[in-house]
Amino acid sequence: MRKLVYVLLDGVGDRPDPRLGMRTPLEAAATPNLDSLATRGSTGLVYTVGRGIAPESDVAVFHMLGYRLGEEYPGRGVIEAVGSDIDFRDGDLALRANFATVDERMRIVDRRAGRDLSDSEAKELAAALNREVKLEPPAEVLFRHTVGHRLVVRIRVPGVQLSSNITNTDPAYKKVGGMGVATSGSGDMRVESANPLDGSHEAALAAQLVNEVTEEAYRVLNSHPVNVARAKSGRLPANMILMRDAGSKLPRLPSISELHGLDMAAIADMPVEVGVARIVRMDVARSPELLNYGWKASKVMELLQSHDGVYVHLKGPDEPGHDGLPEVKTRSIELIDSGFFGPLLRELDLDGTLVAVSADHSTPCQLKSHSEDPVPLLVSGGPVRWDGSRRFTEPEAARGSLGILEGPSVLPTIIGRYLM
Ligand SMILES: O=C(O)[C@@H](CO)OP(=O)(O)O
Repeated sequence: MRKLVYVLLDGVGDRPDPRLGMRTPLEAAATPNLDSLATRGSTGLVYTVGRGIAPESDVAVFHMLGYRLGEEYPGRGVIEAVGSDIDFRDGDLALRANFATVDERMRIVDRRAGRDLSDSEAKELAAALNREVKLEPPAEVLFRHTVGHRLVVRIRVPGVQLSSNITNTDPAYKKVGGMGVATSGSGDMRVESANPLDGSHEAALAAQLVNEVTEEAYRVLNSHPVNVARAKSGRLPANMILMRDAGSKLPRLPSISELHGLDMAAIADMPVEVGVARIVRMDVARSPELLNYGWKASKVMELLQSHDGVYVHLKGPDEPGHDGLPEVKTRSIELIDSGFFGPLLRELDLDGTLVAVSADHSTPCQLKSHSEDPVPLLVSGGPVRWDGSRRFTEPEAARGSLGILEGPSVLPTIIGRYLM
């Protein structure tokens, strides 16, 4: 049977950008390897979670793996807890958090504290939080730093099943039917209070505890020597944590092989995609460093020896999208093309392997946040017939023979049409 390589480029979708001569970063990037796949492949567009929805990566990846998750969505906090090896059990509350910068009026200066926290700074701040933020026993809180400005917060009250039916303190994302979606995020952003979304005691308690953690965290962080030093050297203090996408139950989903009849492995950079892959029971290889594309390409070849397919999540383009840097995003796409697809295509037998490339969501540089724009899809190799596509770009995909798909139908379409 043919093998499958399924690559999701995080946030790669974009819009024509005046700083790129009204081209998207995909159009502006030199991508000879992706072009070589396009000129023997077919393209199309994908609404990963649904029209009008600007999804977060976690829910978008579940959908691109074929899962339709609605109201019962477990919450990104739980996914990141699973991806970060945190001891989590049903009834705990897990939230995704950011080290952020706020002013004395709780206005958010930067949701990522300048995106320049070193690992040692972040770990020192997390250690201080674990040492000094205490809730009224028996309630307890755990802070786990993951990557960059990112953390996971776990709140536990032994004997109480906390409810995740609460609002975020991070104004950049809101929970819609349990799923995290990006807000417009324009204008003055302030740290919000978490509020219960139903009348239960468990939701009221969960919201109260999240608000207590927020207040205590600010007290500890604002005066911490790491932040005093950062401010002294003209960098932004990481003096607040913003929390979002609470979850209180581990999801029980069919495995990827039960869903598609394929035994797939995963290569991922970030705890959230590691968490998704673990939950759908893929063997997961965590990249040693974000930009080590050569390692990722060889890992694909290794995992194809023992699996029917490999899902690869490449974080690169999303961050410059959030930072509004189209040239940097273009460069990050070029690095993926030369660093990952180049070595991979030199090794792969394309007649016996299907290569599908797409994204989890668009992160337009002009918006600096996720958008509801559809993302491009390219399928190449094996029996795929060329549909005249010349590149992996949004305009080409809009004309491609695959048409417009919903996220959960992508894998079934690929498998049914080209793999079986
Ligand atoms: O973690 C990240 O990279 C992004 C999006 O997934 O979140 P945030 O906007 O909070 O940085």
